[in-house]
Amino acid sequence: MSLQYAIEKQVALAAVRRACALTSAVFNKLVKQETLTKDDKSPVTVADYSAQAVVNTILGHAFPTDPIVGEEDANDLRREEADKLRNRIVELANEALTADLGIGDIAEWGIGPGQERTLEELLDAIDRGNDQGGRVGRRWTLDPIDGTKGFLRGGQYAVCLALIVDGDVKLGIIGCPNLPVKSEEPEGQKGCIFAAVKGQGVEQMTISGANPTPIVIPPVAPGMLNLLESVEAAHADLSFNGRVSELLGITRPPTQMDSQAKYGCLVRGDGGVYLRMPTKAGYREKIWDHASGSLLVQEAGGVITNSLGQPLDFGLGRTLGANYGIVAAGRDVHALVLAAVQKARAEELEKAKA
Ligand SMILES: Nc1ncnc2c1ncn2[C@@H]1O[C@H](COP(=O)(O)O)[C@@H](O)[C@H]1OP(=O)(O)O
Ligand SMILES: [Mg+2]
Ligand SMILES: [Mg+2]
Ligand SMILES: [Mg+2]
Repeated sequence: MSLQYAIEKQVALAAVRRACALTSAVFNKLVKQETLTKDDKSPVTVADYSAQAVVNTILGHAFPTDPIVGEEDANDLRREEADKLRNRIVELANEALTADLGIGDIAEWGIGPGQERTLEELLDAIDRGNDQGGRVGRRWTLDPIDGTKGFLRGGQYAVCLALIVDGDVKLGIIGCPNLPVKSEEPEGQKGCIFAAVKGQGVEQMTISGANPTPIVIPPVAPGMLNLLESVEAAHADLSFNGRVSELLGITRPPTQMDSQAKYGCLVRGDGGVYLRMPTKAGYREKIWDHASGSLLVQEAGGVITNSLGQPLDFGLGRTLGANYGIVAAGRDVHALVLAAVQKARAEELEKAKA
C-alpha cells in the first residue's frame, strides 16, 4: 500500500525543484549581472511571477480540481505596458517547465522537453492562485519566493508549497536554493529541500531531490540555545526577541535569516527557537508564509503556537487571522520559551501603562 499523499508529495517536489531552478537562474542572470538600485524590485517580480506560473501549471496539470492560494496574481501582468515583463516570464517559465526530467519526475505532469505553454496558459496558471482559503476542502498554498529581500541580497529565500485539507496542513515543502546542505559547512554545497507529510516525518534532501534523509529536532545542549529571527526589523520585533533571550539566559547571538529557511534550520537543530512577534498592529500573517514551516516543526517533533500558546489556524482564509506572533521550538523548550514570551509581553504592557 502506498503512503498517503505520496503522489502529491512527488508532484509538489517536482514543482518546487523547477521553481528553485528558475529563481536561481533569475538571480544569476538578472540580479548579479544588472546593476540594481535598492528599490528596483524588477528581478523579484519576474522571479515571483514565473515561479508561481511554473508551480501552478504543474499542480493544475496533476490535480486540475484543486484550488490554490497563491501570493501573486496576474492583474498587473495583463496590462498593456507589461509586455517586456510578460515575455521574460514566458521565456523563464518555459525554460523551467521543459527542462529534462529529474529524480521522480513524470512527463504526464506536463513537464519535460517539448511541454511549452503559451502566454495565456501561463497567465491563467498564475491566476489559479486566487483561491480565498477556508475551513472546508482541499487546497494548496504557495509562496513562489518567500524572503524577497534575502533573494535580492543573495542570501536566504525559499519556495514554499503546502497542501491543506479542511484547514489542516498535510504536506509541506520548503525549497532553499542558497541554504548550505550542512550547517557546519557554511561554504560547502548549497541548496536543500525540506519535505514533511503529516504523520510521516520530515526529510531533508539536496536541491535536485537526491539523498532524502529523515530529520528530527535534536535536544538542545545546555547553553547552545539561540533564536532564529528575521533580518528585517519591520517583519518581527527584534528588541522583544532580545528581552526573551535575556529571560531565557541565552548568551549566543540570534541567527538572522530571511524566509521560511528559518523553519528548515530549526528542524535540523541550527538554533533552537523561531520567534516572530508582530511589529505593528494590523499586519496579518499569510498562510503561505507558515503552512509548510508549521508542518515541518510538528513532524520533526517540535511545537508551534502563537504567543498565547494556541495552534495556528490555517482554515480562516488567506491569513492566519489576528496576529499574536509565532513561537516554534523543540518540544523540550517550547514551554520555557512561551513562558518567557508571556513574561516579556507582560513587562511591555506594564511599561505602556506607566
Ligand atoms: N509587517 C510585517 N510583519 C511580518 N511579516 C511581514 C511584514 N511585512 C511583510 N512580511 C512578510 O514577511 C515575510 C518574510 O519574512 P522574513 O523577514 O522572516 O524573511 C514575507 O513573506 C513578507 O511578506 P511579503 O512577501 O508580502 O513581503
Ligand atoms: Mg512570504
Ligand atoms: Mg513571496
Ligand atoms: Mg511578497
